[in-house]
Amino acid sequence: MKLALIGYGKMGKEIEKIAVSRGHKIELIIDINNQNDLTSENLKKCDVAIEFTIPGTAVEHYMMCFEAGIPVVSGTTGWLSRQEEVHQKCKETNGTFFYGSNFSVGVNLFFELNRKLADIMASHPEYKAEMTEVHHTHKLDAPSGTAISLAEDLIDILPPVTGWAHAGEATEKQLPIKSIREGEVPGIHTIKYDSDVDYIEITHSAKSRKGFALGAVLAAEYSLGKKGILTMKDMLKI
Ligand SMILES: NC(=O)C1=CN([C@@H]2O[C@H](COP(=O)(O)OP(=O)(O)OC[C@H]3O[C@@H](n4cnc5c(N)ncnc54)[C@H](OP(=O)(O)O)[C@@H]3O)[C@@H](O)[C@H]2O)C=CC1
Ligand SMILES: O=C(O)C1=N[C@H](C(=O)O)C[C@H](O)C1
Repeated sequence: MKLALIGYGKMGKEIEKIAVSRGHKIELIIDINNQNDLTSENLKKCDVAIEFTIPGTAVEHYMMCFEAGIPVVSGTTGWLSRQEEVHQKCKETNGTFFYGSNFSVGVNLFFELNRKLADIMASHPEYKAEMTEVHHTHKLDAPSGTAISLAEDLIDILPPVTGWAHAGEATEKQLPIKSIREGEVPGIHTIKYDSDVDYIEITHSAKSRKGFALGAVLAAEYSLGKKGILTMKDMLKI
């Protein structure tokens, strides 16, 4: 498969290694220094685009891929306020859009575990839920995209929780999310249920970016020949 890599930072470089090891060709690499090469003509030479850039620029890249008629797989976080617009454009252009707040298989199993534990805790309101996410100091967005995905499931399942907020700003009904930025941490997410007498917590810790990168390449392989909005849940059949 011929891939376009839009964004050639920490993730773009990790994805390149995995994609090449799986027999794919990197046809186009776009970074901040050669943005003028991101044209419909160049995108049309590729089978799928993988986009890992920054929140402020990701949506523009999705739109270009839809116009060029190639599937786009994106892991960029922090752009979800424009989700409706992106889905609408994908529909209008009969495009293919695969977004994952976290492409690691382990985190997607953890999403399942989070839902299952929440199902149990829903009938025990004496346990109050809270979340902590820890990432490297270069991260631009907080809370992380993964934390928001975990929080959305808790809001759906836990009766007393109606929304989320940054820790310290949360009301009684909001899930507090604490974001810690330190060193080069690839990503740690913890959900804790605290009561007066004890607590229960679950944690996912990424050891490196390899799991995210492999998931993104698997998502690109899955997207080829498909149309519409695709998710990790569809791909992993969980
Ligand atoms: N879904 C998932 O599984 C994962 C998601 N992420 C998310 O992916 C995104 C990228 O992460 P990461 O690779 O670590 O970040 P990096 O900062 O290492 O990489 C981002 C790259 O995008 C480049 N860039 C910025 N603006 C543009 C533009 N307009 N056109 C092309 N390239 C541009 C940057 O260039 P320059 O540095 O020169 O400015 C940089 O090389 C983040 O939103 C992060 O949260 C990260 C890991 C896993
Ligand atoms: O910026 C990162 O590094 C990561 N971002 C994603 C997120 O915001 O959840 C996924 C992963 O945690 C690493």
